[in-house]
Amino acid sequence: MLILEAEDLAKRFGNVQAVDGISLRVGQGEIAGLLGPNGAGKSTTLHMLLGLITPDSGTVRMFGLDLARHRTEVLSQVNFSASYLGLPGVLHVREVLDAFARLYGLRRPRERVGEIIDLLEIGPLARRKVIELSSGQHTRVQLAKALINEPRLLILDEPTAALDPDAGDRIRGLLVRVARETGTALLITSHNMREVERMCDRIHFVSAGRIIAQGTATELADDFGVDDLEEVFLKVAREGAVPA
Ligand SMILES: Nc1ncnc2c1ncn2[C@@H]1O[C@H](COP(=O)(O)OP(=O)(O)OP(=O)(O)O)[C@@H](O)[C@H]1O
Repeated sequence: MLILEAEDLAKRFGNVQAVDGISLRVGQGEIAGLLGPNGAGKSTTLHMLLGLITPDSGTVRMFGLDLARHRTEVLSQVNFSASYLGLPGVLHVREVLDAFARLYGLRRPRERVGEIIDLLEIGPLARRKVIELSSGQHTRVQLAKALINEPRLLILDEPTAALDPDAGDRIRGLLVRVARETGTALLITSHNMREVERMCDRIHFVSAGRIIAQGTATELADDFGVDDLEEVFLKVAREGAVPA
C-alpha cells in the first residue's frame, strides 16, 4: 500500500529554485532515503511533505488522501524529527512527552509515554529538564516525541547526526524494527552513507532540486559504475555526475 505519493513538487525562494519537480513514492513499512549534497533541496522537500511550506506546484497524497484538502486527518498520522526543532526547555522530559501525547489525543497517554520512554531507553532522563540535555540526549527525546502517536509515516531529517556510534547504532536498529514490525513508513535524510546503506530499502538521490537517480544502494553504485554509495555521493557532489 502506498503511504506517500508526491508528484512534481517545486519550490522557489527568490532567485533559488530549491526544489525543481520532485516525485516520490513510499510504501507501507518501507524505509526510504533522501540523499544529496548540502543545499540540494532535501529539507525543503520534507517541509513541503509536512505542510510546513506550501509548494509552488505539485501535489502530496498520504494514505490516499490529498494533503492540501485533508490536512488535519493526514498530519495526525504523520510525525517528524529533526535536530533543529526545539522542545520546551523548562519542561521535564516526561512532561514534554505527556504534552505531545495529549496533543495527539491518544486514548491512554500515560501508558504510551511509559512505553515510549522504555523503547527509547530514556528512563534516566525522564525527570531532567530539556534544557539540561546533551545534543545526543535531546535527539533521543525528539525521536520519542516523533514515535509517540504511532505514526504511519515518520519523516526524519538527519536522525542520528548528534548520536555517538553506539547510540546511533541502537537508534538505527530501533527504527528498522519499528518499520518492519508496525509497518510505519520512514523517509529519512542523512549524510551518513553507511547508515543509508544499512537502513534504506530505496534511495532517492537529489541534486540541485531534482531526483537524479533512484534505487537500492547496490543499484545506485552499479548505475554510477562505482563500489558504494559514498563514491556515488562524491561523484555527484564533485563532478555533477548522472548515472551512465
Ligand atoms: N527559507 C528559505 N529562504 C531562502 N532560501 C532558502 C530557504 N530555505 C532553503 N533555501 C535555499 O534552498 C536551497 C535548498 O535548501 P535545503 O535546506 O532544502 O537543502 P538541503 O538539501 O536540506 O541541504 P543540507 O544538506 O545542507 O541540509 C538552498 O540553496 C537554500 O539556501
